[in-house]
Amino acid sequence: MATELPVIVTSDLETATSGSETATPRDSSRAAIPEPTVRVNGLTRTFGERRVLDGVDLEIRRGEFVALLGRSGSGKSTLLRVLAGLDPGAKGEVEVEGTVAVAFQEPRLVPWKRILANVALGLQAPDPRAAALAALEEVGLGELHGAWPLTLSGGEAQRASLARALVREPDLLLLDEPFSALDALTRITIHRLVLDLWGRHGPGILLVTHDVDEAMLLADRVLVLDRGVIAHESRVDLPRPRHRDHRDLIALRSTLLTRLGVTLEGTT
Ligand SMILES: Nc1ncnc2c1ncn2[C@@H]1O[C@H](COP(=O)(O)OP(=O)(O)OP(=O)(O)O)[C@@H](O)[C@H]1O
Repeated sequence: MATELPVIVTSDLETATSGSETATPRDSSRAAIPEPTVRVNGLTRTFGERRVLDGVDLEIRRGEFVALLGRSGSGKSTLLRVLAGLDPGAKGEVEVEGTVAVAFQEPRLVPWKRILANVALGLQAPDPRAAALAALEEVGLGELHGAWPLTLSGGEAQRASLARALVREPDLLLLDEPFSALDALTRITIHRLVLDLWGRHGPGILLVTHDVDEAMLLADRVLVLDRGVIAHESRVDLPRPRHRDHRDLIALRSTLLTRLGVTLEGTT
């Protein structure tokens, strides 16, 4: 009889030799493990006296969806900026293979260009406008291609931002809290859209978020950045779409909140 393997594997990486509950992912029969798109070793970043990143080691495999949690000011955006090639002041080994695209918390659309022109901006493609239109249709904004950015709702602007990132067919998509300003219903819709786009385009994704549920519902692995290092990792091997009330996710939520320093006593 086959032994059931755990669907969630949790490791405190500061005590990696003893902290790992198990090291066997459920789908251990998975064929070849894809090569890393991101390989980071001993990454440090200091601002003045403050060492924000203090020897970060990180790998993201091709097509893997990774979420990064951490307290405010723990250095999540700093790490993402390094991976995006936007921070020349960092030290350590950083290898990122292929094309990188970033979507930020605020959609950063150019206000004096229409949506189609925003998505096509700087695009190296035989027909940038046709590619941009196809990307807008993919995120459900085809009809709004002629609109001005300031006339879009928050959710629509965020979809446009995703279209602009994905039209570049990135190997690595960096998402810096792109859903945090959206209302709860729009956020659920965009989560589905992101999973759908991820399934179709297959980039590696690093999602920086404050939202533990968002991380658990979307990612293959959830990391916690603490005191300048990746201090915790949980591998979530549950099929999607996931339900937040799943027994294993309830346990994981509690583990992650504790790891983030949130006290659960007195909460319901
Ligand atoms: N260019 C900079 N100059 C000086 N300090 C900086 C700079 N960029 C970031 N920092 C500092 O580094 C620390 C980490 O910032 P970062 O934005 O990476 O944190 P974060 O985890 O993304 O926070 P939050 O969740 O609040 O967005 C903060 O204390 C911030 O003030």
